[in-house]
Amino acid sequence: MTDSPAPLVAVIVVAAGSGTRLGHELPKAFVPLSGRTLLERSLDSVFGMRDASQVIVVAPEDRLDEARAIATERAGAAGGYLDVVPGGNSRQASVERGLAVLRPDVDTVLVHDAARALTPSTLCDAVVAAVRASGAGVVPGLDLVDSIKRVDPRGTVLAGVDRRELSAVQTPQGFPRRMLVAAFAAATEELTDDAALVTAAGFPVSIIPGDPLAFKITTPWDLRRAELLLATPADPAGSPRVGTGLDVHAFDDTSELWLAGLHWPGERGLAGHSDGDAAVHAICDALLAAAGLGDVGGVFGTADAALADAHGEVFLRETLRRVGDAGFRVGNVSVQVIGNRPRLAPRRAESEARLSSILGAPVSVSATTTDGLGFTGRGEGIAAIATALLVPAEARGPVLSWEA
Ligand SMILES: Nc1ccn([C@@H]2O[C@H](COP(=O)(O)OP(=O)(O)OP(=O)(O)O)[C@@H](O)[C@H]2O)c(=O)n1
Ligand SMILES: C[C@](O)(CO)[C@H](O)COP(=O)(O)O
Repeated sequence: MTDSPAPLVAVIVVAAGSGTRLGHELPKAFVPLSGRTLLERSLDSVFGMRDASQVIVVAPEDRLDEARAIATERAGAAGGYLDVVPGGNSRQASVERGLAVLRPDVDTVLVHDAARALTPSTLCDAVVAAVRASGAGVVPGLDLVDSIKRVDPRGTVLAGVDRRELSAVQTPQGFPRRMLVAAFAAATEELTDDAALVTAAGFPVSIIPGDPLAFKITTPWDLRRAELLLATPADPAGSPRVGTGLDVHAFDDTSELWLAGLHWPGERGLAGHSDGDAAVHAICDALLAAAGLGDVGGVFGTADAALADAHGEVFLRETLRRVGDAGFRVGNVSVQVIGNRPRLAPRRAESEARLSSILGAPVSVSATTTDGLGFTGRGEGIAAIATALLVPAEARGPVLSWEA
């Protein structure tokens, strides 16, 4: 008799809200935060978990393709199952849409707000562990630090509230599947979170320590706060940021060689969806890493028809734009090509001039062999490693108000 498969964890990421209180032209999950959308960042938290076997993204009906592209790219090499479904006209309705596609072998379900874009993966893992240990619902919560008053419709303060009996709850909220499904089936009203439905159905829910980084981005001030958490310190000098990048391409004798921004007639080409310029891709990875914007695969994908056979300049200019949008300019870049051929020395100055003119900053190009060792030494391909230094484009003054 074959062992039954281990029960799985599903995470429903609710991202179908309009973001009325944020007041942005885009639906909130698609609003950029330091160069990457809230949805991208919230999915990084989920795909960074130890045990998220099914991820269900609940997105606006008119942005399903965009949500699917983001989720697929953030999933990267992570295994598991990915579903993208249209949301409903309330958070609760959207969660219900997610519950409808749970896989049969899921026994633990987390529900997470895409709006809590900076949530650490460790908090998600802690919720899973606590649900599994307790067999009950689990919600991360923070102690209240302000005094809480009960007020009447005119704003008159009534009795105080003992804040020691309260918790500011966050997401992901985790539950045994049967409890959550039963609670939604028994729901008779719209409640603001999943724990409320589960307790209303008579099931136990406990609080575990939350994380201040798991705050919900609701208002423009919340978005500004998140930007500041991600940005370099707001002081006149600013803080430089360093990134590294590595890229490898196998030789492809059916194509021409483009490397370090130059065409190399008569040399063996490199395989790849683009022109395979490993040096330029390593530079882009280093720039994106320094700006905290992910990597070339995440930004450009590996199958975009618009980038078929695209040359390095296309990648460099888009990367430069994103780095600029994130508030940085390039300090300098260094890239080293590793391979038996071509010999870069005769054209080093040409390559450096070419790359520097595109990035508007000094680029140094060097090359080495591995003395016959490894795939490059066997003449199977070329590798490149790059380091990039970014500096804040301009110092940011202190935040004086929450207007965006
Ligand atoms: N119909 C809805 C409403 C909300 N959400 C999601 O539920 C989370 C928490 O909701 P909230 O922060 O209130 O988001 P919005 O409803 O978009 O914001 P607002 O209330 O300001 O319109 C968000 O990730 C949001 O995308 C959803 O999936 N479907
Ligand atoms: C689910 C939640 O994030 C827990 O604090 C919160 O209830 C969502 O409230 P919203 O008004 O839908 O943002």
